[in-house]
This record gives sequence, structure tokens and C-alpha cells, in this order.
Amino acid sequence: MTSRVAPSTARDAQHDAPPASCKVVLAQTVANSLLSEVQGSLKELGRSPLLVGFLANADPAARMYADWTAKTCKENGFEFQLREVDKEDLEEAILEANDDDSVDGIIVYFPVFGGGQDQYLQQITSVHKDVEGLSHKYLFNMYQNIRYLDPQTKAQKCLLPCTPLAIIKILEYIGVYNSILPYGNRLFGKTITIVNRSEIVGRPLAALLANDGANVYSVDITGVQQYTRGAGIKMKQHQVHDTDFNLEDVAPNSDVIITGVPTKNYKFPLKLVKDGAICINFSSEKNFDLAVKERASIYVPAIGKVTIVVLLRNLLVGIPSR
Ligand SMILES: NC(=O)C1=CN([C@@H]2O[C@H](COP(=O)(O)OP(=O)(O)OC[C@H]3O[C@@H](n4cnc5c(N)ncnc54)[C@H](O)[C@@H]3O)[C@@H](O)[C@H]2O)C=CC1
Ligand SMILES: Nc1nc(=O)c2c([nH]1)NC[C@@H]1CN(c3ccc(C(=O)N[C@@H](CCC(=O)O)C(=O)O)cc3)C=[N+]21
Repeated sequence: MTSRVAPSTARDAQHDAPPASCKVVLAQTVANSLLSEVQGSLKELGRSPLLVGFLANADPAARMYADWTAKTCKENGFEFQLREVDKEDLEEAILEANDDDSVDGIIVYFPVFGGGQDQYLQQITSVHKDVEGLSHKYLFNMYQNIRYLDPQTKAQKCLLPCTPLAIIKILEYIGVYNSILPYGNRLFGKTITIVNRSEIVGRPLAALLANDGANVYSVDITGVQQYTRGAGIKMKQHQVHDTDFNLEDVAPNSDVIITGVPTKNYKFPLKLVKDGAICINFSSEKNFDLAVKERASIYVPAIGKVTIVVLLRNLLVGIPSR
């Protein structure tokens, strides 16, 4: 039997080829489809907006992210300035950029001090220059499902937090959002587990997906919460409940599993991945072993490139208010 198979095919089957049916979707593919939209808006604007990034830590993931931001800006007609400052000088530097009319957008790479002090720093960036969508006003409006900064005039759209929005764009791209359902209900029927409940990604993401109709299990080191609009998604916005569930209870029932654990050794237990589930990792660490391809229908190993394009999109969307 084997003698009939061409040598290269036999080798592929043994070593290289993933088990046939898992589709790996790379962030770049999704990023490219969003970039064409961004290019259109940039053309309309008719100038090259300036994004300023503040780096005040030695975190390699932050440095890498800053480098990618620089590269993506350069390739797409945006100006980017990386300002490396001491932690102690960061507050003054942000305030100065807030007042500088030549600066269109500001991003501060975290963590800086960690904890509450970082949340303070996050909030001193002017809401009009916040491109990450993490200003309190934007977060409040997101959790409350308010879409405009001024709901009367509807002149200025609220931004959504970058990384959660990047994940939504990926879910749209791979067809988890069902476009036959009305806007706002397109995740009805989907069960999604998110392993991470940070204030910048996991918690806002759980809220957004539940607002769109999903049944969401939000997992962190303290336990599992459920975010849902209830049976028949009759509620207008999501509610949150603490549960007694463990990861073992919720993951095997999930159509989508999203991981963001910032630990090198952490691997999501593959036996908890439902056959044909969709697996997405946003951590800078590889939270899924490659063998995930033996169970998942779609695997997205990283999302950073999409996040950066969403950042540029947020920069453009925010310009009318400046
Ligand atoms: N691709 C992108 O665009 C972005 C990627 N990241 C990356 O995502 C990762 C997470 O970042 P943050 O949310 O800021 O981190 P964080 O440290 O603020 O939050 C980590 C979360 O994971 C949970 N967690 C940790 N270990 C766990 C375990 N064993 N089981 C269950 N839950 C566990 C924690 O309880 C917490 O909710 C990092 O690797 C970061 O570099 C962050 C922002 C954007
Ligand atoms: N204010 C702020 N916002 C951030 O969003 C932020 C930050 N600070 N500090 C640092 C972390 C880190 N971060 C990552 C970006 C991309 C990947 C990533 O996965 N990038 C590649 C993977 C590269 C590889 O192959 O290893 C990709 O998606 O293609 C990971 C991590 C954003 N961060």
C-alpha cells in the first residue's frame, strides 16, 4: 500500500502536516482585511496622524508590541514616536502630550508600576487622545451599552478597548458571529470560555460577547463567573453571576475557548477542548500546545497584529473630537 504513495506525501503525513481538518488562522490575514478599511479613512483625512507611545518599563512583551506598532504605522502612513521615559517622569510626559496639538493619539505601555498606580496613569491620558479605549468614560459606556460620547448629537462614537475589539473582529472574520441574526444578537446560542479576567482584556471581552448574545464563562485564578443575557437573551444587557463551576465543567461545553494567561508554563488542558471547538490565544505566551490542532476546528495562535490595526482604527475614529 505505502509503495503507491509519493514519497513527499508520505513525509508530510508523518511529520509536517497538521491533522487535516484544523484550520489555522493567522492574525495577519484578519489584520489585512481591516487595514483596507483603515486606509480608506486615512485617505479621507488627508494627513498623517501622530501616535505617541510611552515606554517606561523593561517588559519584553511591551517592547515587542511597541516595535510592531512602529512598523505597522510606518507601513501604513501613520507617524509614530516612541518616547522612552523614566517611571517617575511618565505622569508629566503624558500631561504634556495631552496639551500638544500635534499629538493625535497616546498609548502608554503597561505594566509600569503595576496595580492601582497603573490604573491612575491610564486615566490621565485625555479621553480625546486615548486610542486604547481604556478611559473610564469609554469603559463605562461599554458596560452600559452606550454607543456615542454625546448620545444627542451622535457626533462622536465611543471607542471600544483595543484587544477585546480585536478578538471580536477575529470572531467575525472566522464566522462565529452569525450574520443571519440581527445585529446585537449574533452570538446567540454560542458558549464561550475566556481564561483571563483582567480589566484591560478579559472582563470587558466577557461583557461585550455576552451583550452580543453569547453565554460566556469567565475563568480566572479565583473561579468562574457567568456573563449572560439570560434564557432567550431577553435581557437588554448582560448580567454577571458568580458560579461554583470549575474550568472542567465549562470548557468541554464551549464552542469557543479564548486564553490569555501570561505564564510561560501554562498550557490549556487539551482534554477539555470539545471536538471541533474554536481556540484563540491572545497571551504573548503560547497557551495552547500544538496538539490543539487535533481537536480544534479553527486555531488562532496569536492576535497582536489585529490589535495594532484596531489601534490605528481607533486613532482615526477619535480624531473628530480633537
Ligand atoms: N495580543 C494582544 O493584543 C495583547 C496581549 N496581551 C497579553 O495577554 C496576556 C495577559 O495580559 P493581561 O490581561 O494584561 O494580564 P493580567 O496579569 O492582568 O491578567 C491575567 C489574567 O489571567 C488569569 N490567570 C492567570 N493564571 C491563570 C490560570 N492558571 N488559570 C486561570 N486564569 C489565570 C488571572 O486571574 C488574570 O485574570 C499577557 O501575555 C499580555 O502580554 C495583553 C494585551 C494585549
Ligand atoms: N497599554 C498596553 N496595551 C497593550 O495592548 C499591551 C501593553 N500595554 N503592554 C504589553 C502588552 C503585550 N501585548 C502584546 C501584543 C501582541 C502580542 C502577540 O501575540 N503578537 C504576535 C505574536 C508574536 C509571536 O509570534 O510570538 C502576533 O499576534 O502575531 C502579545 C502581546 C500588548 N500589550
